[in-house]
Amino acid sequence: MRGDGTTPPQIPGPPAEGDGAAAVAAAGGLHNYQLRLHAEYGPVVRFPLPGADVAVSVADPVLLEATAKIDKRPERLFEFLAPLQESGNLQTLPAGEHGPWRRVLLSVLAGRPSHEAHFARLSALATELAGQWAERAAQGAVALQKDLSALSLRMICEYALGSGLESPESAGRVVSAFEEVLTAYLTRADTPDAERERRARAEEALAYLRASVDRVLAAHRERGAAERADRSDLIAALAAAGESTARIRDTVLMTMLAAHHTTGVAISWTLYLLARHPEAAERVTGELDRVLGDRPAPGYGDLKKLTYLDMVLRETMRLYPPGPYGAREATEDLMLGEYRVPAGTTIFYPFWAVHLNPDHWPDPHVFDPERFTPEASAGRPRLAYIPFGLGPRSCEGAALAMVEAQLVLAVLLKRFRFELAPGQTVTPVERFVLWAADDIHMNLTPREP
Ligand code: HEM
Repeated sequence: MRGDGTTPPQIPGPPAEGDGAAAVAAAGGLHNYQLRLHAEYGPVVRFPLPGADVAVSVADPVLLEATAKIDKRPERLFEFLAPLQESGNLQTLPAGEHGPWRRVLLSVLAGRPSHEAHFARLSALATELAGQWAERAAQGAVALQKDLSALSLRMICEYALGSGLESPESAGRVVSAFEEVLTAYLTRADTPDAERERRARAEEALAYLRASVDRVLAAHRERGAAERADRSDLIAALAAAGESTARIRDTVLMTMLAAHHTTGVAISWTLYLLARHPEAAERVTGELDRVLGDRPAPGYGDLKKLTYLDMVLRETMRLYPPGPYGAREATEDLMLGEYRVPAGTTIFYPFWAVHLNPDHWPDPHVFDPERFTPEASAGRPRLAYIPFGLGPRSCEGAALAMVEAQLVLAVLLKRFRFELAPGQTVTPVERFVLWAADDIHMNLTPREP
């Protein structure tokens, strides 16, 4: 009941038909479905979400504030990740366990000293890819998502396991084992025999990954307390905080999973939008030439001077958020404007639809990096732009992702001019992250002799 004695109105939404999968498919995917629902029913919509019975979607950044402290994700929606973890599903850990774990991750992943400590190695990896592309460019187009996701995986592997791996070859083996695990866990084989083989391969690769983390951890323990306190080292920080060996193994795997396709597609979509907006591309390269001069790669301190590149990256993640959705479970009754949402309700976060809300983003489908000048940003509600989610379950890797993406973009755009290979159709699809269905193929020409 409201204070004035009237009952809060029912949250509007479509009639429930089945588990909602057919309606999503008919709309051409969850994002289109969300856009349609919010256009028809307003900023708060009740709808049948496959895997969650009924969920409430919130596309208004001011109303989202009422949910921003929730520290719980709905278990059913994330249980597909459980088989990858030994110490409990990290995506749905109870708040009391999640809080201390998050603080350790942030102390390493969000810390400037840690970014600086790893920067030279990350830069070397980006430069290595640029070198490979320079050799390959003459033979035809390069596939951005494939190569940039692989680069992001190498980078996070370096960050999480880094100096602990004996050799670059073992880093390569960790990367390929991880890819094996992912392919095997997130796809299904056609026949029972192929399915058994797929499972066996996945388990072998997973065992190899876990053993690699164990080796790195054992080496840390041998080296003693001084190094264990190193604030730039994820495994050392987790061990120093008293996390169990199984939890450390799970964290490394989960970090690799959360970090690589997301960062890879963020960079790919940015290059795609720049290829479609040559005037913005020219402004970026002008800025790079001014800040870097003849140097092929930025130093860590240069990144904050690349302000236009930063605006372009942010605008890209508004139009193509790599992680387009999130979810929470209400832990107590809450009010979303005039609607009452009971405890236990699944709250769906349509990050992508929030980024296209015309009340806060005029001409929302137009690419315009100027939206991210300090003046333009100042007038906008805090949660109008949420590519890394919100609240106590938001992305712990956000700061690192920005550093990696800016670094890679700077190295590639300083070196090459990018042109979309003719004859392709670039179609966004929601598959765990926001992909281009058939990758994005680009012809490269060197900018400098
Ligand atoms: C452009 C790149 C990235 C994007 C767009 C992105 C986006 C996201 C989003 C939307 C979430 C869910 C947030 C929520 O539910 O509110 C998330 C979670 C997470 N991300 Fe990222 N991410 C990126 C890169 C990274 C990197 C580089 C790392 C690690 C080094 C990382 C680690 C994580 C972790 C551990 C979580 C789970 C958070 C939790 O449950 O506490 N992400 N990310």
